[in-house]
Amino acid sequence: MSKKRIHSSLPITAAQQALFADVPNISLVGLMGSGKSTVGRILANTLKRPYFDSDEEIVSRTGASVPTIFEIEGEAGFREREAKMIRELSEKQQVVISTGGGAVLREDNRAALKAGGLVVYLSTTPERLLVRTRYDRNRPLLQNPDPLGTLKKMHEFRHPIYSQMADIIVTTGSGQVSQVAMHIIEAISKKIAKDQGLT
Ligand SMILES: Nc1ncnc2c1ncn2[C@@H]1O[C@H](COP(=O)(O)OP(=O)(O)O)[C@@H](O)[C@H]1O
Ligand SMILES: O=C(O)C1=C[C@@H](OP(=O)(O)O)[C@@H](O)[C@H](O)C1
Ligand SMILES: [Mg+2]
Repeated sequence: MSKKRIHSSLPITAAQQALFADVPNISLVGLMGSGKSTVGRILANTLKRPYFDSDEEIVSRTGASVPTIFEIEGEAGFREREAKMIRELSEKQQVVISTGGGAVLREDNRAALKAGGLVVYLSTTPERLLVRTRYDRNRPLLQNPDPLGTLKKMHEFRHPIYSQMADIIVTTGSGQVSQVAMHIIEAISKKIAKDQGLT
């Protein structure tokens, strides 16, 4: 049976929708389990924008899962595919992009995402990330005896990188994914108003 997809979108006003008319790409970055893939889809549906998940694009084009690519080509091989994908997706216009958590490790990826539009960092604690990812076998970097230790190290290393490149930082807690999508919309709306000198 094929995996069920959530295509939910949130009710936003026409005025709010209109605010986004000139907003370029919106790219989501953050650690594994931060909600990039889930929230990105809701955000795109709500804003009526095309949606791309870099991992999903790599998987559909290679016909192999992320763990299989890691197994056959190693992490280095996956990162090469990821860099090509990030470059391609960043060149699109007014789309929502969910990146893989490690995409920000390369300067060229960071530059491409920044040049394409706004970058939103979904931030949360390693403990919460573990709860969200612990039964998912699709993340090869967490298939070891101490996934919390791995997430803590990744958080320590990557949090400054995500924070530094982000236009907007949204901290996610016990709320629902739809609330996270709404926070992003509100935060971007505020930023637009501020940039236009309206506030
Ligand atoms: N803010 C949140 N609240 C509750 N569950 C969440 C939240 N963000 C993500 N999740 C859940 O965590 C899991 C991993 O989310 P996912 O979107 O795949 O993260 P990412 O793409 O950043 O690795 C999914 O089951 C998702 O529903
Ligand atoms: O953080 C990482 O290095 C990775 C994150 C994964 O994507 P998600 O962040 O969507 O889980 C996926 O790209 C791969 O397993 C490597
Ligand atoms: Mg994802």
